[in-house]
Amino acid sequence: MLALDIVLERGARNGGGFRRHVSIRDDARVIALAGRSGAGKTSVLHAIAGLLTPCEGRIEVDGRCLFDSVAGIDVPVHARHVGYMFQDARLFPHLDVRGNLGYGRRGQGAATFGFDDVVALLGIGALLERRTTHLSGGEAQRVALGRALLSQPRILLLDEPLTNLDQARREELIPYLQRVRDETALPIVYVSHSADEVERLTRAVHTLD
Ligand SMILES: Nc1ncnc2c1ncn2[C@@H]1O[C@H](COP(=O)(O)OP(=O)(O)OP(=O)(O)O)[C@@H](O)[C@H]1O
Repeated sequence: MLALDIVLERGARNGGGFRRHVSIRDDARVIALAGRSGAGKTSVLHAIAGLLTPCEGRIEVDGRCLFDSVAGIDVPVHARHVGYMFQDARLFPHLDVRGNLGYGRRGQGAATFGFDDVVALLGIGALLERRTTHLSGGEAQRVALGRALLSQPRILLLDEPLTNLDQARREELIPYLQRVRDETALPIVYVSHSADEVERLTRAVHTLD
């Protein structure tokens, strides 16, 4: 599903900046990236999303080339159709849950992910009229995941979505992540520090050092 061979650079090189060669080739539909803090996990997600341009290399998702420095390919962010979920839900506080979900909606025609299906999948029907400030951390993350799905992504990038939750909220959210894994055909790249968390979602784990 993911074939990536890139050189990433952040910060000034002569100022001791970050430079790393990352190579991952895996046919699994759900791939986890593990590794110590600062290893470059988020940078890899940013490169897939088009938010960080590699110095050189190639990125292919599901047979679709997103970046190739030799061929001069650099698909713009909006055309990559990436659904991104962060550590914090980053919901809009001035909108209720329905408004936040609506914000992610894309396209008028036949959508892969319909509003009612996504609401049912994530169990957020009872929350639709709630203000986002009145949600628990786990509920907010489910809404954020719903918003990402309603943007009709072709890949989901999940950057430590459980990190800011306490253990009970993590246990609540994991089954929903498993449902998204099992009930959508989406490729998923999942970043996490926690081996236990990762094992519950995939066996395809790549550790960046
Ligand atoms: N905007 C930036 N400018 C300069 N350097 C950066 C920037 N963002 C990240 N870095 C550096 O790039 C390196 C990789 O960071 P990255 O966030 O990808 O690591 P990570 O493995 O995701 O870390 P964590 O687990 O702590 O989130 C780090 O050394 C970091 O300090």
